[in-house]
Amino acid sequence: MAFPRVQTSRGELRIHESLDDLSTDLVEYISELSDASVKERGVFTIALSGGSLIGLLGKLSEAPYNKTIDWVKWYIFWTDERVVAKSHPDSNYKLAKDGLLTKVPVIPSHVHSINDSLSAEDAASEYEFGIRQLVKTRLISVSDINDCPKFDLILLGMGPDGHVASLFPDHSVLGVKDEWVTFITDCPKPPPERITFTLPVINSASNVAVVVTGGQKAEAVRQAINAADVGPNSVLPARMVEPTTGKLVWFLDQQAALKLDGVAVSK
Ligand SMILES: O=C(O)[C@H](O)[C@@H](O)[C@H](O)[C@H](O)COP(=O)(O)O
Repeated sequence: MAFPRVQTSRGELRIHESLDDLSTDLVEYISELSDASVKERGVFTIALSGGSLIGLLGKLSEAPYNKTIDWVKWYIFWTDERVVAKSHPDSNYKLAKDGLLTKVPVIPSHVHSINDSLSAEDAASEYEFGIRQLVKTRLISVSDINDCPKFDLILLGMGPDGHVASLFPDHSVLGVKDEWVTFITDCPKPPPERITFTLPVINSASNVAVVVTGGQKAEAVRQAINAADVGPNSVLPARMVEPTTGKLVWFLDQQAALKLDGVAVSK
């Protein structure tokens, strides 16, 4: 089934009538990127986020994808992680493990989660060090215009305040340019301690998909996507997601898209 796509200056919009349609389109998109990347580079490097996104990936563990995706070529990372034990209900790793990773034949050593025995600061620097080793061997590609890793796909959710990963509005973390992975200890959304990819890493990816559902996020979606009345100095984190050479796609449901100007919501 082909779903409608709208090209805008802020990337491609895919607006869906139901969560089921959104999830069907999202997993097909991921499967196509995985195929293309495995064909071109022999691997697929994907960074996950937490939140409702993971539930929308559930169809990846069902037919046909459980059998058609080349799971052993997947290398899995997190755009952000809560600094809690991996068995803690707040852990983004646990969420993905329970919701997807234990249901598909990924190779455990390809799953790059944080070291949960460290402080936020040390976990961030160790996570960055691990990524640097994989960039050195080119398992993770490198950006053509800076030294940043170029993940094949970064998946982001967005909060009603416009945060993505653990990049929150008005937080100094938005200005971090010289690190790939950084940490915060005062996250406005609990738990307070997080590690997160920085904006330069997100914006160096080959593909970035932002998945947003629900009417309580409609205003942030409007500010993140509609240019006219927001202005260039907006610091809404989701608006700062602007892949330099990569492709940006927004997966929205109708409620989240409700305040977008000039975009017909397909019925
Ligand atoms: O660790 C986190 O808190 C998440 O990575 C976060 O960035 C999430 O993606 C958004 O808060 C959206 O979450 P929902 O989709 O559940 O609203």
